[in-house]
Amino acid sequence: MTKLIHVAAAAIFNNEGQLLLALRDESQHQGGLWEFPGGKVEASENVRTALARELYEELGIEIDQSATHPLIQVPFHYSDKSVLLDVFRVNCFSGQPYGREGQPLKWVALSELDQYEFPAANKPIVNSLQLPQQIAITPELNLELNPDVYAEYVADVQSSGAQAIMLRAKHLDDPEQLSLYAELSQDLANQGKLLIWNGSVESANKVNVDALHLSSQRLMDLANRAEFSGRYLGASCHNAEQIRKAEQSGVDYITLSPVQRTSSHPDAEPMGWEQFARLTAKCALPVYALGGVTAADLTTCIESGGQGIAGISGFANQAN
Ligand SMILES: Nc1nc2c([nH]c(=O)n2[C@@H]2O[C@H](COP(=O)(O)OP(=O)(O)OP(=O)(O)O)[C@@H](O)[C@H]2O)c(=O)[nH]1
Ligand SMILES: [Mg+2]
Repeated sequence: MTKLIHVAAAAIFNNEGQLLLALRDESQHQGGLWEFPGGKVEASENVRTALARELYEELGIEIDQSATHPLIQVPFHYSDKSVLLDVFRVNCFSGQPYGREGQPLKWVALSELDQYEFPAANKPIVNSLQLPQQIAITPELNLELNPDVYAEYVADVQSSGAQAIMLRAKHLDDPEQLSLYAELSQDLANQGKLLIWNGSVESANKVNVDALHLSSQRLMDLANRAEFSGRYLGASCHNAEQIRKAEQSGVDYITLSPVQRTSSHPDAEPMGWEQFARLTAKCALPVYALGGVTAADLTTCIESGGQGIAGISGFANQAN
């Protein structure tokens, strides 16, 4: 196995919620592309110490470690070297950043990130930054198609912290589910929230669904990411084999379950947070913890390397 070069990098936010990018010099590896500031972790150096040192050396800022949180770890193999990008979200720092090595800097809004060219390893980092931390999955709300019941649910779970809703309504047929999707998505998009449809690539592409979630079975049948034309493609995973398949086919995020025991799947043996952390550390994609988790588990999830939490009951309890 190729040895991974451990790199500490930072998504640094200012008070306006903008993010700091730096332009890599043409002479550097992946030169001419934008990066998240940071650099190599030295032998026997702790990753957070390395991050603080690199950000001081490159930008002249000192970071507040208590406002610095793990974002994502991305192992990536370039043709000439392999890196493990260990990325942190830095919400507080002192000093005014400037390019101490002459590199141009730029503060950008999260929604503008797609306009910048990054090294290939950075794709999951951009996804992680743009994806929300909490996804509420709809329970089977009623047996008949009734958009008002769903609209009410959507309003309720948003007030309980969900920044994205996954429409999962297996009791309805695809045309019914997609008419619900069309009804709810515009409203949510206007509020800057995401609606994800849990369904098939084939049906989603017909009506230009923007965010699609695949069951683990559908993931295993997927040839590659390009089959889906929308912005986000996610998938349910329960083990290392499915995670590998998700990475190989290039999906944008996964859910990993069950983390804890859950009433919707009472017989499924939960993996617990330690196993969640072990599997997530090996995964180059944003990973949502699913199964018996609630907003109270968000910090544990983030510290375990997760993107955030997804669930039915964790949000529905408060919505009822
Ligand atoms: N800092 C940083 N490095 C990245 C990013 N994406 C990415 O693939 N890398 C790769 O990670 C590796 C290490 O980064 P670096 O060149 O900043 O290391 P460094 O600051 O210690 O630089 P030096 O070796 O010139 O002293 C490089 O091969 C670089 O191409 C990113 O967003 N930020
Ligand atoms: Mg650097």
